[in-house]
Amino acid sequence: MNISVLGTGYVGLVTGVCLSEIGHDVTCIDIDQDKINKMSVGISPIFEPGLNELMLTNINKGRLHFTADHHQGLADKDIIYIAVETPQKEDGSADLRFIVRAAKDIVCHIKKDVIVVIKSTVPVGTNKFIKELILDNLTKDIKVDIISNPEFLREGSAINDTFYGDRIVIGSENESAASILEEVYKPFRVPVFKTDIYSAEMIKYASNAFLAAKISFINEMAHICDKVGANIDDVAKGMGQDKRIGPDFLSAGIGYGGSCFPKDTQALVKMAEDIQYKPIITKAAIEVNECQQTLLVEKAKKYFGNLLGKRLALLGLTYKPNTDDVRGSPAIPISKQLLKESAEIIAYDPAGIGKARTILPSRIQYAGSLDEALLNADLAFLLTEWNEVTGSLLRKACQLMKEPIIFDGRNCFSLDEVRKLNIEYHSIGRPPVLRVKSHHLGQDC
Ligand SMILES: NC(=O)c1ccc[n+]([C@@H]2O[C@H](COP(=O)([O-])OP(=O)(O)OC[C@H]3O[C@@H](n4cnc5c(N)ncnc54)[C@H](O)[C@@H]3O)[C@@H](O)[C@H]2O)c1
Ligand SMILES: O=c1ccn([C@@H]2O[C@H](COP(=O)(O)OP(=O)(O)O[C@H]3O[C@H](CO)[C@@H](O)[C@H](O)[C@H]3O)[C@@H](O)[C@H]2O)c(=O)[nH]1
Repeated sequence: MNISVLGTGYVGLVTGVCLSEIGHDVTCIDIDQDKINKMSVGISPIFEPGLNELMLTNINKGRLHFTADHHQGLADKDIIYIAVETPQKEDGSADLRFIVRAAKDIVCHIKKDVIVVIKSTVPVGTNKFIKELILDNLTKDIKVDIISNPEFLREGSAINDTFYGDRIVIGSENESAASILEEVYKPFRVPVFKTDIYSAEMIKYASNAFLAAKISFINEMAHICDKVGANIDDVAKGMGQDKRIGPDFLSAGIGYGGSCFPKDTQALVKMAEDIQYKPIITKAAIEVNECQQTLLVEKAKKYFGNLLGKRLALLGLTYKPNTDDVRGSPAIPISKQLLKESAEIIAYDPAGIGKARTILPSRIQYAGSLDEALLNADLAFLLTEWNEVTGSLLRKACQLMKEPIIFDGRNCFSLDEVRKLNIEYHSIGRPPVLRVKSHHLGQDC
């Protein structure tokens, strides 16, 4: 198949690269000429394990191309994917400006019958609206089918999620177009679920809202564990063994972030309110998450009295490990609140510093290594569970900090492990491990 993909963010680029890997001829189009220049020579603009290698292989095989020229990219394609951004507007709804622009690009440049596949996350009704917009503006006699094909990949494991996903959702109003897309995906051997367009659009929001609610639920349980002296990790393990509950997405911590859960839950709330329905559970999930994000600061304030002038190592800026994406990261509200408390922040992240500099407050200092961040720090906040950080943090905290005092927002270490090293350790929904001062113990960590 001759395919093009509009938008080369996480979704567009991963989709384009993976479709070329299974043998399709794919042209990725972006309005950002810098990105196109990089990708054309095999450099991925995003940090995603395995993506760069796969990109290079398929460029070299001659079946993956990049262009900023919409005419060159769109004119003679069988299938055009739309994978542009749908950011959050001030009222919480999804901003469809980029999708509308992409639809207009399609109108201007297509020359033959085409299937338009919308991968971007869009409110129910958007696919039909886009189809009408294209048909109303077309001056040539061209048949256009539209398919809602929401994306479920996670950053950091995007390639694996594409090749071994749980399902591919195809929402269409036309069985023959749906069958063509099913055929495109056949080499992935991922189960296909076909439905109508509205339901496909809704599946995406319902899935993200459910996962966000699952995280907020376990975080609510963590609050209760904190107060009653139970251990949330054991509680989650015990719950997760029930097949009806399942073990995934039960990690308590500083809440969910990223470019999807926060905006998609807000968009779902707005969508529901627009039809005069109050989405109680989704709203509660959002509220719990907002409180969760600043919990570590509250804990540290309680411990120190205040954070004035404290040197704080902020470890992990991305919203999860194995990505350089800082969009919606808990590091944003946490660093703002720490600065309000007049703490001195020295931040480290293995991949996210470049993007963090453009999003986080300017008063943050950045360290070139974990050691530099920890050196003479009064306390450390662990926000992202990067292996590079968790692998050596406990040892290095003992060697480099004024005193090893860690506030762990991701429950990365077992309490026994920390106890052995005599580290002051506060985590989420688990009893604190208190440090025995060296003159009492006769030894130090
Ligand atoms: N990031 C994820 O992990 C993820 C996963 C599933 C679904 N989604 C959804 O997929 C969509 C895309 O998300 P993303 O994170 O990949 O976006 P992104 O912001 O990383 O990238 C979007 C890209 O589209 C380009 N673009 C915008 N308008 C264009 C046009 N008219 N022509 C060509 N290029 C254009 C932009 O320059 C940008 O490079 C969103 O709706 C998002 O909610 C994202
Ligand atoms: O038990 C858990 C699991 C995740 N998280 C946090 O939740 C956020 C999102 O994590 P994850 O879902 O792994 O990453 P995303 O890349 O944001 O992927 C989500 O959002 C994408 C965009 O819509 C969807 O495609 C994916 O299916 C959906 O998992 C991160 O901040 C995680 O730290 C927790 O706090 N506890």
